[in-house]
Amino acid sequence: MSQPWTVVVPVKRLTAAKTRLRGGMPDVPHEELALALAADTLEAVQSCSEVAEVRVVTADPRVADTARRAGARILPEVAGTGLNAAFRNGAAGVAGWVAGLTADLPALRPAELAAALRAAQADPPGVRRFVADAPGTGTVLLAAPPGVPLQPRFGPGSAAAHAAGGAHPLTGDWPSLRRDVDTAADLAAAARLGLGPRTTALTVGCRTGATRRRRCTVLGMQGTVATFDAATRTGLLLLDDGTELSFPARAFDASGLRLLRLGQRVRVETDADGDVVRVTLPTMS
Ligand SMILES: Nc1nc2c(ncn2[C@@H]2O[C@H](COP(=O)(O)OP(=O)(O)OP(=O)(O)O)[C@@H](O)[C@H]2O)c(=O)[nH]1
Ligand SMILES: C=C(OP(=O)(O)O)C(=O)O
Repeated sequence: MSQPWTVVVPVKRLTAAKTRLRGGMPDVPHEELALALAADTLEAVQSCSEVAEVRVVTADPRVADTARRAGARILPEVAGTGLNAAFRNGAAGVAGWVAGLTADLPALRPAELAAALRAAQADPPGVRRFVADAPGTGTVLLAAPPGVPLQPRFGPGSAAAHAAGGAHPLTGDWPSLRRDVDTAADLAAAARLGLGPRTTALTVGCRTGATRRRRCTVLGMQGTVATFDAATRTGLLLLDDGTELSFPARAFDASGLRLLRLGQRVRVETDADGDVVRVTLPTMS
């Protein structure tokens, strides 16, 4: 371990959390999903070699219970003060290196977090650093050296706000750290990286036998047809988030369509592993 970190993770009340994701997984109760995202994030942080203390700021008793079991220290939230106040209160009194991390990183790998935290301790000294999310507009991690206030400006456009406030962006290749989950398409992207155990258990769901498992549909993901081979009934989709996704013949067969045109707009249904199970037209139910 280089110099140890305290990581502050605010988690919103489950009843109010992840509103953009609501309805994205119709088979899964929303609050359970929001809790699983936070639980997997916290487990990864707790397993990170660079982290000495995890502080969770929350007003939610279930989140607090889960976080406590994961080994975190719980700090109560001052009602109605919001996300940046939660970060500030969580970081208060930390004498050493402190980082604020969002709690919606269910694919987070401890080694990627460790690499980012080590990078944040590089020269020049005294500088705050941040890691932008995958789209580049938001922030997943904000880090401050000893004696420097965190000065969080999380919220829409926070990457630019943190840069404007003097923090330096970290440019490492940490896909699981940058993959925050706000929408169903984000969850599908996180599933392609590999979800943590709580989110996997929820989204893979009840096994009904040794080999069968419930198919979980991630709704809302759309893209266009990049290639389609009518002979094999397979092809490649370009999703709206910029990623490419190939689909097998069975996903085309499940659509009931006879043909797909290049550039055609489609809706994509994946299972919890991120495999395409159905390609349909956006207008089809
Ligand atoms: N303690 C606390 N955490 C918050 C608050 N607002 C957001 N968070 C957490 O901050 C992280 C990033 O916030 P968002 O991505 O906007 O999450 P969200 O507010 O649950 O989602 P939306 O309702 O879709 O905006 C998430 O892990 C939230 O749990 C807040 O008021 N208090
Ligand atoms: C709060 C933030 O998250 P999001 O943009 O994912 O809502 C942020 O990026 O600062």
